[in-house]
This record gives sequence, structure tokens and C-alpha cells, in this order.
Amino acid sequence: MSDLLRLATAGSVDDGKSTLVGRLLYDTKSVLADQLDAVHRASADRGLSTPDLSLLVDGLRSEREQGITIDVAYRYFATPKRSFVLADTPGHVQYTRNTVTGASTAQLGILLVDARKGVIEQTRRHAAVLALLGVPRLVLAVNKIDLVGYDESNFKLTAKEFTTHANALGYADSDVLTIPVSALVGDNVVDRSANTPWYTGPTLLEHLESVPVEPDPHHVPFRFPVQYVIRPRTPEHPDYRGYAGQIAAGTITPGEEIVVLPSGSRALVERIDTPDGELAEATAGQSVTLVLSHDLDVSRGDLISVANNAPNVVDEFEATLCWLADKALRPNARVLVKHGTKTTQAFVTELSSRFDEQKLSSVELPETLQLNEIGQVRIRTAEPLPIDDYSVNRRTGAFLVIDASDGTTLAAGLVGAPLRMTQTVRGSVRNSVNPGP
Ligand SMILES: Nc1nc2c(ncn2[C@@H]2O[C@H](COP(=O)(O)OP(=O)(O)OP(=O)(O)O)[C@@H](O)[C@H]2O)c(=O)[nH]1
Repeated sequence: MSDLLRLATAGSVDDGKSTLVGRLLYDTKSVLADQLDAVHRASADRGLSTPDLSLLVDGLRSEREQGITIDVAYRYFATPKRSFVLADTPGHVQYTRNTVTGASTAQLGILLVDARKGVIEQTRRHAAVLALLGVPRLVLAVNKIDLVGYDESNFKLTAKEFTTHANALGYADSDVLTIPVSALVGDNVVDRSANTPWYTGPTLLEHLESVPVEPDPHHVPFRFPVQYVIRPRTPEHPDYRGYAGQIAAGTITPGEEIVVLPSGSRALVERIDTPDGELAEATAGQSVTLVLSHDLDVSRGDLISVANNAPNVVDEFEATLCWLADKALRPNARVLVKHGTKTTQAFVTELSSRFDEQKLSSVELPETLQLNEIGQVRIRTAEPLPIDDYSVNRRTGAFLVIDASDGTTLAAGLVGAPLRMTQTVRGSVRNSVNPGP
């Protein structure tokens, strides 16, 4: 069993996401004593008899928002059984955008609904986005169960509606768990609740600690977007030339053959350098400098890949876009595409279909793609890109679409058609792809 689980949360404003995350941190004792004191003091100042745990999250968030650019904060907590990295995304602004950023590496998504409201439009959209991103497992936390008097039939209705939607998106019953919780009171978050004797499943934390985790994408082929070419040319190292960056996927060891893309030239890895010395092996997530067996023409923006399993280098490809801008997308839009460390000009040459995540069907050849809509497009790039299919590699199969005039992010793009089920209005099943690593 893996000892690390990557989580993402999604819910609408006021469903209680901050309180739920605060409750997880609090009940797993992942909170520093001084943070806890501050929450107790602030809660008492507001005349509350119990601590407002959302302050644990919101307090940290407001500090973060002064930094402005970060949409997602990663919170770490651990129990004796497992460690967790939770991508926490603010609920209010540009919600889908944050969900996309936070969930692209998640192994499990926690969706929240308010028990009084049940499954709403945004729940269905977030579930579709998580399916699209290849998040392999979902939990629906039916929160505020205290406010419906811990009513079993209310919970069962919501659970059934959600499971049906998730099944239609390609999730098996064993990949979806629905839990009645009260983040405020603490029911079934970490501790089992006496208020829901009819619920026999695990608490949220028990589930997070025991859910099987697909291995981290270490087995996927090595991919390394070059960030800097390092040539110090000091008297001690007159010929030093290394390529620095962060490993996007896979593992590399000295002696392996690599190919530099798009040029296609090959070499062996001679050394893996880090500030702390040489490594015998380096893996996804690590920042390293590769020294090759001989000099090649490598520049920032190139991709170094293992030679025997390299991505295709293409200048035209199909992709799925999650449109994130107020300004709608129309065919023939001129944009920038940022893939790895490379940015190139591009055209969206065709808008092939739009996915209706409420009805789970697609509309062929739509005129536009509007804010938060998901669609299939064809893209042509000015420079060739070494791309993987998103269903094979969640890092090198993803890209951003950027507004060429002001640099804002317009869309999150996934290469190929990774949504596991897309039915067209004409009724034919278009694709069925596994959820990826
Ligand atoms: N009765 C009850 N109230 C809750 C529960 N969970 C949250 N609340 C309340 O619901 C309100 C919204 O909670 P927040 O945690 O701030 O919700 P949120 O808006 O989803 O959080 P953001 O992530 O900041 O968007 C607060 O007043 C909470 O105290 C619950 O389980 N039961």
C-alpha cells in the first residue's frame, strides 16, 4: 500500500469545505498549538461556544491571497497509517479553474454537498471535471447531515443520485463512496458518529487511510522539460554543460539512453547532478541537472525523454479543453499554448464538440465554448510539441491555453479525449479510455 495519498476537494460556497478540511486537520492533530490557540481566541471573540474550524483554513488562505497568484494551496497531514497531500482550492472565484489545477495530480477527489440541497449542477460539473482529469476515485461527503436531523432517507436519495452520475462518467461502484458527515459536529469525519447508526461504512478518514492507491506514476516513461542550460565554464570545469529542470514523469539512471525533442538527437545520461551531489537515480518531482555523454544542441523548452519510449512530436492534435475565461472560444482563435517549459503560438482550428456534463451527452460542432464548458478541439501549433496522450501521462499530456494579448489563462487542455464516456447526441459512444495513472 502506498503511504502517500494525493487529495483534491471540491464543493460550492458554504457547503462547508473549509470546516471539513479544518476538522480533518484538527481531529488528526495536524495543527500547530499556536494556530489552535488563535482559532480558540477568534471563536471566543465571536461568541461561539465551539471553535470555528474553518478559521484554520480561511486564516491561512487570506495570508496566501495576499500573494495573489496561487490558486491552490497544498496542505500536508499524516496519520500513523498514511500521509496526505490535500490540494485546497478557494470556493468562490473561478471555481472550475481551481478544481482543474488542484485535481490534476489527485488520486482521490472529495466532493461536498449540503445535505439540505443534495446534488446540484456544480456537483455534477465537478464530478465530470474530476473524471476528465483522470482522478481514479471519488468520495461524496454529504455534509451538514445534522441539519436534516440525521435522516437516512435524505442521505440515501443524494447518495443514489450521485452514484448514478458517477457511474455514467465511468466510475465503478467500488470507486465511489458516499458518507454522511457533519464537519461542524465531527460526525463520521475522523470519529464514527452515534447519530447515524444506519450508516455502516467507514468514516472519511478511515476510508482515506485504507483506499487502495494506484502506484505513483514512476512506471511511466521518463520526461524532463528543460528549464535551464547550465554552462558555468569555470576554470575547474571548462567544459561543464548540464540541463536543469524538474522531472515531470518517470525515473532515470546514469547510462540510460535519452532523446532530445523536438530535434531527435540522442545521447546517454552521464551524470545526475544536484546541489547535494550526484544521484544514482532520480524520479518524478525531483529537480536535477542532467549531464549527457556528449554535447547536443539543447535549449530551454526542449523535452528530454527516455529514448525507447518517446512521445510523438506533432504540430496538430486533438485535445479536450476546460474553458476558464469569460471571453468565449470560437473556431480559429489565435492563442498561445504552454506545454512543459515551452510556449508556442497556436490556432484552435476546429471546435468539434461540447460535452454537456449535466446530461452527459455531447453537442457536435458548437459555435462557442463558454466559461466552465468542456469541449473537444483541434489545435495547430507554430512549433512542434512532444506530447503524450493525457490518459497515458497526466503531466506531459496537459497544457495551458493562454491569451496572447494579455497572458491570462484561457483554458486547461488535455491531449486526446480522456473522458471515459462521451455519448454524442446521435447516440454513438465516442470513446472509452482508462482513467490514467
Ligand atoms: N450545521 C452545520 N453547519 C456547518 C457544517 N459544516 C459547515 N457548516 C457551516 O456552514 C458555513 C460555511 O462553512 P465553510 O466551511 O466556511 O464553507 P465553504 O464556504 O464551503 O468554505 P470555502 O472553502 O471557504 O468556500 C459555516 O457557517 C459553517 O459553520 C455542518 O456539518 N453542519
